[in-house]
Amino acid sequence: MSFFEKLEAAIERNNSLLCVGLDPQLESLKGVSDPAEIESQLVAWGQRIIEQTHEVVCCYKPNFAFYEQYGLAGLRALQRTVSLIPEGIPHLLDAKRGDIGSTAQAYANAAYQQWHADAVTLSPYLGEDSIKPFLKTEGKAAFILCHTSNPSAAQVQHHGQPALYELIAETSKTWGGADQIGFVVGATQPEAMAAVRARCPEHWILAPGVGAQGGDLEAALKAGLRPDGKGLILPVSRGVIAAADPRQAAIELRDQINTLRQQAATFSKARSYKEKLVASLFETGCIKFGQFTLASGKSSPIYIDLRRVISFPALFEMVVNGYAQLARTISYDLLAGVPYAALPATAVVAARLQQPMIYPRKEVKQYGTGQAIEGAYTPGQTAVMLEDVVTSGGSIIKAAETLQQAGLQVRDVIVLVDREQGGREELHRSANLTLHAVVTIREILTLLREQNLIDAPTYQEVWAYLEQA
Ligand SMILES: O=P(O)(O)OC[C@H]1O[C@H](OP(=O)(O)OP(=O)(O)O)[C@H](O)[C@@H]1O
Ligand SMILES: O=C(O)c1cc(=O)[nH]c(=O)[nH]1
Repeated sequence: MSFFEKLEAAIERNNSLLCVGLDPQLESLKGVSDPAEIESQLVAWGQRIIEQTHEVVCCYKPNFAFYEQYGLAGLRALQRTVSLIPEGIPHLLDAKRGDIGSTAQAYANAAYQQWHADAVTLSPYLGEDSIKPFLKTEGKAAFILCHTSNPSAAQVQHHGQPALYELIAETSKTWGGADQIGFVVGATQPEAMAAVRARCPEHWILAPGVGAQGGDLEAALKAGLRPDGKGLILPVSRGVIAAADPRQAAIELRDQINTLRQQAATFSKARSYKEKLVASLFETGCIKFGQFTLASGKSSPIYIDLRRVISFPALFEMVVNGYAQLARTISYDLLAGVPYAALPATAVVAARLQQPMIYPRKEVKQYGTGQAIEGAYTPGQTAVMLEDVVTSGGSIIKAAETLQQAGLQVRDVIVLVDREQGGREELHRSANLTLHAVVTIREILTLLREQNLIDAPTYQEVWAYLEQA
């Protein structure tokens, strides 16, 4: 069984993303020099932790240094301890190795043949050839240090543009499949976690830093969990091994993780939808950067042109789904599209939800029926408006007036993009309308940046414009 197969099976069996770090630092060994005594105490310690927690964890992560510090006795104890890990639980050796090819091969031999690891943590500093030897053995996995949880991590890992840790994620994911490569991203850095997750939606992330290092578990889960509720391994060492009752401590941590996991998976599903939506809007030219004049007369360095969406069926489908999902949360009699940009999507949403549609015209024709509103309706009915973008809110307010003059009630508006430039407040203030947005402009900017689709100066320029607009 490969590392990831074992891991998935253990996650299912024990309903747990908790990984216990085996980091022995034994008070009782202070001043002890007899190797036999050291070895026997270390093994007894590991055995106790494993016996107490093996039904609660998805993985064990012995840290090589904590055993190595006890010399040969420590290394013998490590070998005996890992043999006590039950067959169905993977063993991820935290060794943070990294060296030139032939030496890396020797390290890989040690990790797999001496320490019987299923996976190992590695430093990417020496590049691909320092990692490859660890991937040659079938079923083994390498966790690449990407953004670590220590206080000085940013000194090096935030260097450059994109930041070094982003470059590492982007580059090292090409060194093997998602069934071979994972990443180490500290739970203390939710922004870095989100950036790595955006670049590597499938990969497993080992997220140290929960517990003694003060990582925010909820933020880490929200940023790093995949929509399927997996994709994160949460190693905790001191929080379990230093507890008076390690089993109880592990159960409490596992349950705490699982409570937050449910919410985080829902959040992650929404984020993954937004990531795909935003990437597709950008790639199809529906999000543009430059100098634009808006309907309100304002100028803007960003323009969302949703009139193009109809030419890209997969994107059109995503847009329709976004509107439909919000429409399902509102009660109404009619869907009213605001002309013109929102009309095609409104028509498809209406057909999808099997709801009647109308639309107020921008200008009344001097021929034909001369209607201000097209479609069938009865005064007194409630219409929910669908619009593409809101900036000042002027277009929506005008359309709402036309509907209201015909005796319709309007309380809610759904937009694909809220540009967060006062429209929401204006709609509420002057027309008592509640705005529901599929995505906001700041979310768009953040997701574009996280996915490396725009550079930092563009992101900063547009963000600054929004702050003063
Ligand atoms: O909140 P506001 O400040 O009113 O700005 C947003 C409106 O501006 C655009 O409409 P535009 O007048 O370009 O019309 P179109 O949909 O007919 O293309 C956009 O489609 C919104 O309707
Ligand atoms: O305010 C506008 O006119 C406007 C902004 C935007 O981003 N996209 C659009 O179609 N209109």
